[in-house]
Amino acid sequence: MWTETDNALTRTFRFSDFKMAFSFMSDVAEEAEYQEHHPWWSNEYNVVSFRLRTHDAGNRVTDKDHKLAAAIDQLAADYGGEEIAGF
Ligand SMILES: C[C@H](O)[C@H](O)[C@H]1CNC2=NC(N)=NC(=O)C2=N1
Repeated sequence: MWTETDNALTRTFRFSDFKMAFSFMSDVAEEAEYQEHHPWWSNEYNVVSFRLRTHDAGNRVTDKDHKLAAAIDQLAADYGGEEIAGF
């Protein structure tokens, strides 16, 4: 599940390989544009980490972050992503 750490929702996923991770990221990018809400994220090979917070609300967690997190979870499942211990 997502954990709230330092005023952000955080979660890390591992995929089967880099291509799957990057395809997942491409779909997340499209969803972020659609929601007009964008993640801080990092990627190393098949691992993608997220930190979600709302800049317009003073860099704290809002419903917009929870909405994007739900979409990320669905996309991660679509790409066979598994949660791993992140930050
Ligand atoms: C105009 C544009 O939609 C806004 O600046 C959006 C862009 N993406 C965003 N992403 C995040 N994480 N927080 C915001 O407040 C935010 N604002």
